[in-house]
Amino acid sequence: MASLLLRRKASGTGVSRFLHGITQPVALHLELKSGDVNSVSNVLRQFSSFNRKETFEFTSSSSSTSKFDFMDLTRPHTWYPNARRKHRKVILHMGPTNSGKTYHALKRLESSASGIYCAPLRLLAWEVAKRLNKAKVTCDLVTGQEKEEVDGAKHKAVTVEMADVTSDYDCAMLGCRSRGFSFTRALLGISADELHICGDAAAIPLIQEMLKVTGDHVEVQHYERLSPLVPLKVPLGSFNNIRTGDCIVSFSRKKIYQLKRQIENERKHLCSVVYGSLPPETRTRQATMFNDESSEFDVLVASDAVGMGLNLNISRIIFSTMTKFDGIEERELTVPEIKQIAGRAGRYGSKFPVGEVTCMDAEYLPLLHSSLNAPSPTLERAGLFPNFDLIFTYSRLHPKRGLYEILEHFVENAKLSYNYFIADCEDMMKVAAIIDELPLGLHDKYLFCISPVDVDDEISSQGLTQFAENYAKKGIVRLREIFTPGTLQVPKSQAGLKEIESIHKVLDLYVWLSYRLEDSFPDRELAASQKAICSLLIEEFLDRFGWHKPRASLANLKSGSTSLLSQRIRKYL
Ligand SMILES: Nc1ncnc2c1ncn2[C@@H]1O[C@H](COP(=O)(O)OP(=O)(O)OP(=O)(O)O)[C@@H](O)[C@H]1O
Ligand SMILES: [Mg+2]
Repeated sequence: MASLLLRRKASGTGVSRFLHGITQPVALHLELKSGDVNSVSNVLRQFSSFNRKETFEFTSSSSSTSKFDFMDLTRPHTWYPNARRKHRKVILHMGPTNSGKTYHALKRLESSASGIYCAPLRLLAWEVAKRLNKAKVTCDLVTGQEKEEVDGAKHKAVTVEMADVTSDYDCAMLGCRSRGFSFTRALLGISADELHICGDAAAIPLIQEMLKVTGDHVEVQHYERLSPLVPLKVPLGSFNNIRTGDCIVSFSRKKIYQLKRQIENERKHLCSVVYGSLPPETRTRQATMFNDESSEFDVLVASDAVGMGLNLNISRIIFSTMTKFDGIEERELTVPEIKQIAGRAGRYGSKFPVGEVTCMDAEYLPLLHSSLNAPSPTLERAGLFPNFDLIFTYSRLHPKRGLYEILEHFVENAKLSYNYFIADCEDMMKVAAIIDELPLGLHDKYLFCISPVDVDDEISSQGLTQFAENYAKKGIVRLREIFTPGTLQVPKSQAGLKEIESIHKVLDLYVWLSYRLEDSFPDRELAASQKAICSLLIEEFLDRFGWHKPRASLANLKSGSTSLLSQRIRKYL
């Protein structure tokens, strides 16, 4: 490997220009004054990405190393020199749900020469990619688990954690429903002439504050709800009062299926279901069936996954409860959560232009009414987390520390400015505790930690452990070692359904890893086809075990749908 020495007692910008000119792997030696270490390290972080695998380290002839404070995360805007070279025009589209924020921002994205849409959810990235391509604006789709490239595309629809902070765009769009570290990275780091952010007015002061230091020009466009949302004075009472277009909201998977059964027992309606752990493809198809007037599924039973920007033809939202288990305790829903979910009723331009909202039981009505009238509390802080390069550099100085210990050190000691909090990395730390036992490099360990494993799901966690162990042992992980294709079946019970949802998660994880460790996870296609089969089997379960309207006899439906199912499955074999 060539070795280059840069004697540059200068700023990060100079170093950045110099690095752009290097096309081959080099061992780069920079001589710096200790005072420049901070700004130059920010530039180096930018250059060191997963794909390029460059890394950097700090050594020092004097005491300058100790002057670089790894725990100082108070200037995250300086981590993104590309974005900082631009003076971006940032437009905040702020208003309640169903007020046309996304519509207007998307129009702008569509008409720009190049653009990137960053979605909080895969479903929304799919929706926008589909919409732009349909409008003849060629658009790539990039999520952790998909890469669909379209010839000549100058637009991309991505999930927010995949937001590209190294390319330049004319226009970028970002939703601010979550304020995790991926949101912060995209907000500070996307290099676009125009950046459109959609969200609730409660986020305005925080975003303005975060962008005070970037030199960007920020303007706010306020929106009003396009169609009325009427809070009802009476609760639903009985399932007999359910009507076409209703959406009943519940927060536990078990309760969702119980409600579906209770409603279908009235023999008047069929229910689609939407909840977080359903495969996204299944969620989309369930939502499509509900939206489709010619389908028999005219009622929706959903978790808060329904609140995430999907355009559904909902006439009335009915809260079955106003409390939710948040992983630690059963708590009351917050004002923004209530507004977000209630706001799904009566989408502008849909079959039900006037939305209604109520609860199953009268006891919850006062909370519903007061929350809909209350302003959302102003957001004060956004999430931040050290990126891999900072963690790596720190680990070089503390080689005995495992990833768990390093993460813990950052969580406990990071210095942040007042408008940031250190993002919750409890799940990452759970994985780190397992992975630290394996003979893997830090980059690999980090990758497993940020993978989309569901640590609360036993099968999903076991899948991750097995993938990591096999990878550490043999360097290659064949899907067949942990999974035998051809064994998947239509679940026969709720427990079977849950299991197949978990298997889907493991396969999804394999696909995710295959995009990052391509040579070591070579069975992406097999995993993707098995994933598709899982979602078909789940849908078959939902279809077979629900109530069927009399005109299609159960026997017909069963045999008809089975042959249809085998045809659909054959497509993937
Ligand atoms: N000017 C318009 N002309 C036609 N349709 C519109 C217009 N503005 C909004 N819509 C439609 O109204 C519906 C709601 O708009 P949109 O999705 O932009 O709302 P939003 O404010 O982003 O809501 P949320 O906060 O729930 O995501 C969409 O179906 C959208 O296509
Ligand atoms: Mg929207």
